[in-house]
Amino acid sequence: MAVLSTDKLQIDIPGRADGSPLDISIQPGELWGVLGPNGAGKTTLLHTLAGLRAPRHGGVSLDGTDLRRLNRRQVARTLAVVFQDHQDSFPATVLETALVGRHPHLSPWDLDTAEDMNIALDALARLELSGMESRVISTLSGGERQRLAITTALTQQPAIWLADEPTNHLDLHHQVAIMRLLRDQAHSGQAVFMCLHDLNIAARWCDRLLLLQPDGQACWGRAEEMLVPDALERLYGQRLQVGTINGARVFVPVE
Ligand SMILES: Nc1ncnc2c1ncn2[C@@H]1O[C@H](COP(=O)(O)OP(=O)(O)OP(=O)(O)O)[C@@H](O)[C@H]1O
Repeated sequence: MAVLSTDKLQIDIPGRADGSPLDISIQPGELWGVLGPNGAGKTTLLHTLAGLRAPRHGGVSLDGTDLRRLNRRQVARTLAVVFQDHQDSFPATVLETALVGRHPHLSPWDLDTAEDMNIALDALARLELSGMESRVISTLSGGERQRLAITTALTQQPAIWLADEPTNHLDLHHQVAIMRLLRDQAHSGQAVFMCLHDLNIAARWCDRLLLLQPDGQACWGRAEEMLVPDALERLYGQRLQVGTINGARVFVPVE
């Protein structure tokens, strides 16, 4: 278990004024969502939390240690990132790509063990990719490639997940499967922080939400307190109709 926290963090978007300083603490067991329109800075925030981008001000710490004082291997043993896009430079197979998740746990010249292989095969099964182990990743569909990215993160066995639109490219069945997987991770003590565009996924699955405006202003809190229709309409510049199905709020954009 691990805690990722920010101290007066301001993300660095060139040409943009400083936004709200973020003081958040992503705790074991929590499922966070970040909502905001295109270009608001969700991906920039996620990359800053991962230590892949320098903050403009403030800092990010992992279990109380500033990320800048940890090397990437130390960070990767605890924290997995699921990126929005997958740039595949090498013609790797599905199994090789899943096994990349074990690299932070191996010494530089160690080979994967039988246990690493079992972890990867279990993760592939969980993501319904069994039987595709020897396929070259360039032959996968968009949804299969997305599920493989999540498989690699699962193989990494992180305490903290940072996922950029984890339901990207997925059909409805797989959207639900991925959200259940992430919720199960949270229930077993991991922390999950993800960028989202779907208000209904946010309402159904997230405990905590951060709303990010294009001018950098932000607010955050318990999901039910953040899902205020007026505030969401202002955030997106879009009128919404709000209903309730089985106790869960449902948001439908209207013309
Ligand atoms: N290196 C850069 N130089 C200039 N502007 C940048 C740079 N990187 C990102 N930006 C800008 O920063 C803003 C935030 O981008 P970011 O990808 O974080 O937004 P987002 O909220 O994730 O958007 P989306 O919902 O479209 O994925 C955008 O306006 C983007 O064009």
